Amino acid sequence: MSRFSGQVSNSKQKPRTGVLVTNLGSPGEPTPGALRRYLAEFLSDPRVVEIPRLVWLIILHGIILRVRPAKSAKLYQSIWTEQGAPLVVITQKQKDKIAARLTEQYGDDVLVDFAMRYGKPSIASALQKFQQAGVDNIIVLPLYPQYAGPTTGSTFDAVTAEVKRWRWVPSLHFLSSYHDNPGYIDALANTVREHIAAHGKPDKLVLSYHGMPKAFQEWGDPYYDFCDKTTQLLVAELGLGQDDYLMTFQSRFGKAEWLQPYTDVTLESLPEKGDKHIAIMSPAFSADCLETLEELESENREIFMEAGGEKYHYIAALNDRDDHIEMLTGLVNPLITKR
Ligand SMILES: C=CC1=C(C)c2cc3[nH]c(cc4nc(cc5[nH]c(cc1n2)c(C)c5CCC(=O)O)C(CCC(=O)O)=C4C)c(C)c3C=C
Ligand SMILES: [Fe+2]
Ligand SMILES: [Fe+2]
Repeated sequence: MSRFSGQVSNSKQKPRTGVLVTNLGSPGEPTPGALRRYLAEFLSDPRVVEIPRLVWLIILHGIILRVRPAKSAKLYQSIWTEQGAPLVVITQKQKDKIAARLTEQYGDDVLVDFAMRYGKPSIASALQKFQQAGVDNIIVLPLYPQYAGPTTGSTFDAVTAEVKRWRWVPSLHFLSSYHDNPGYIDALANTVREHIAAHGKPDKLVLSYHGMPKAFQEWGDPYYDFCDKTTQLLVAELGLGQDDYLMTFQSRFGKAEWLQPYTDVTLESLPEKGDKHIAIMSPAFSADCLETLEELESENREIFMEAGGEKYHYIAALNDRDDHIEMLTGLVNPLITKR
């Protein structure tokens, strides 16, 4: 038995492109047991937590995985849908819509699938399906607009861990970041314009990105700069002035310093400065998930209102909006092998 896997008939099949869209992943169900498995996989990833291995594994298994699963399960229960975890359900819809557009153009020369970095469906299983279908050109599109080591970098690790076992390594395109793509900025701007048309102009538009340990930035991770670039392009597109918006970072984890300013601390301080009507959005999430539906919609709303805020509106992620799907399809289209 060889250590490399392959399809004997591959070389005689019609050449095909496989497009794989990925996101972070969610637990299989909103229970403490499922959360323990999910968090164990996620938080054992050395791209996500960079504490010396042995020390971290003792903290993770000795403390975090005993306490956090029950707490997180409750949060997931509050956002769970009949179809499952919102992040997975929305990613599947995005995949279906991208597939519909590409199939119209390329027929069965293109296969489109989706996978999750943690949990199911796994990146390895989706790539194996491509291998079995005789795909000779693979395009991986992680649905994180701003590259970060813990997300996009980790997705690359999972892709290469699978493909390095293949006898025949196909052409491989990895889309690393689209934080400054004009179609992405336009789609974000459209959601803000639609929001303002329905609810009026807020005192502040808060752009709340998922956080990351500050040390990662100091060690060379471009995530902060890419978030800043997205912010600058978006506010320019909207014609906003310095006093009209704020860029903040949410979802802190652990005791170390994360990127600042923190979303919750900022929201608490706004009403006393006279900013009582805010609209908040998170350009770092291509799909609504726990961090938006629970943390932004619920937790942070409560913080703002309790501090004296009057109007708090969450602007949904781009999800499966047409302008978003159009932009994502446009990212992969030039990389498809034309025959
Ligand atoms: C522990 C460190 C973490 C880093 C670094 C981190 C970076 C990071 N994450 C996202 C996107 C998502 N994160 C989500 C959930 C989530 N993130 C962390 C921790 C880190 N993230 C945890 C522990 C969790 C799980 C939730 C919990 O138990 O509280 C999600 C949502 C998943 C879902 O199922 O809905 C997303 C999406 C980015 C973009 C990022 C960038 C630096
Ligand atoms: Fe996260
Ligand atoms: Fe969170």
